[in-house]
Amino acid sequence: MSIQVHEIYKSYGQVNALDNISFEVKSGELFGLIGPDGAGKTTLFRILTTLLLPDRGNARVAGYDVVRDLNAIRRHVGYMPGRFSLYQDLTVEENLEFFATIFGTTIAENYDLIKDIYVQIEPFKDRRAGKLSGGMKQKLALSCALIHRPKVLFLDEPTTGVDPVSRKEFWEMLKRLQEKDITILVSTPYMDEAALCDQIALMQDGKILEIDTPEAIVRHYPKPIYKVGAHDMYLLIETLKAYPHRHSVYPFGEYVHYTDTRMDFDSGELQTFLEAHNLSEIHIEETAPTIEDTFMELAKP
Ligand SMILES: Nc1ncnc2c1ncn2[C@@H]1O[C@H](COP(=O)(O)OP(=O)(O)OP(=O)(O)O)[C@@H](O)[C@H]1O
Repeated sequence: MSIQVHEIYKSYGQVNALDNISFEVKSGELFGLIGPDGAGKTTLFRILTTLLLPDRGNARVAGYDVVRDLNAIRRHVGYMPGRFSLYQDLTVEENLEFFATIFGTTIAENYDLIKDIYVQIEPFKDRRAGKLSGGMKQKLALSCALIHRPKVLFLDEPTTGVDPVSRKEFWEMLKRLQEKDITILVSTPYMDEAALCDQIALMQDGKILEIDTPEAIVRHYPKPIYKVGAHDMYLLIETLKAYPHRHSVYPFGEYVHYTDTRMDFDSGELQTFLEAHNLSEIHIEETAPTIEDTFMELAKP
C-alpha cells in the first residue's frame, strides 16, 4: 500500500473537517477524492503531506508515518496545493530551479520525468509565473511538484479554474505519470474527472460516502433515473418537487434528473401532472446513472 489512512479526525473549533476517514491507495494507483467545496479534501491533503496534525487516527504514506516520519515523507512526496504555490515574481525556469534546489537535485537530473509536461511551457521559460495562463501555471506547478522524483503525488484540485482543453491534457499527463509508477491522490469537484480515476472516494462534510471504482459506484445506483425536459426549467423543477411520488429532483445540464418512490413508475401519469401545471414540450426518458447521480443520492439528507 502506498497510502493508508486509518480513522483520521480533524476539527477546527465546531467544524468537523474530517470525521473518521479511512481508505487505502495501492502503489501506482490513481485515486480521486471527489467532493464539493468544504468537503475536507484540503485538510486531508495537508495531513498527508505533514503540514497539519490530525486530532486522532494515523496515516502512512510510502511506508512512513505522517506524524513521526515527517522528513522522510517530505522527501518522498510531491504536493501541488490548490492555489498553485508558485513564486509569481520568479520566471518559469527560476521556479523550477528553486524547487530542484530545495530538494538537493537539479533540473537536468530529473528532466526525463518532467520532459513531457515541461516542453509545453519551455518556450516561456523566461516569463514570470504571475504572467502565465491558468493552464500554463498548472503545468509549471506539476513540474515543480515532480522535480525530486516523488513516489507519491498529491494534487489538490489541479484543474479548478483551468480551461477544458488544458483539463483534458492534464489528465492525459497523469495517466503517463502513473505508468512511471507514481501513486497519485487527486482531488476534484468535477464529477466527469472522477471517471478517469482507478478508485474514487466520494466526500461530503468531512465524511467518505462511498469508495469504489467509478464503474462500480455507478452500477450500485439503486433506482431507475429519468431525464425530464420542458419549456420552462424553473417551473419544471418546482412542479416535480411538488409531485407526491418524487424521490429526488435536481438539475442536470439542460434536463432535470428525477427518481420516483414507486417500483411501478408510470411516465404517462407524470406527464399528465406536468401538463396540468402549465408545462409544455415535456420529455421523459430513462437514462443511465452517472457518478454525479450517485453523489446526489448518497448526499441526500
Ligand atoms: N483554518 C481553518 N479554520 C476554520 N475552519 C476551517 C479551516 N480550514 C478549513 N476549515 C473548514 O473545514 C471544512 C473543510 O475545509 P477544507 O478546506 O478541507 O475542504 P475542501 O474540500 O478542500 O474545500 P475547498 O475546496 O473549499 O478548500 C470547511 O467547512 C472549512 O470551512
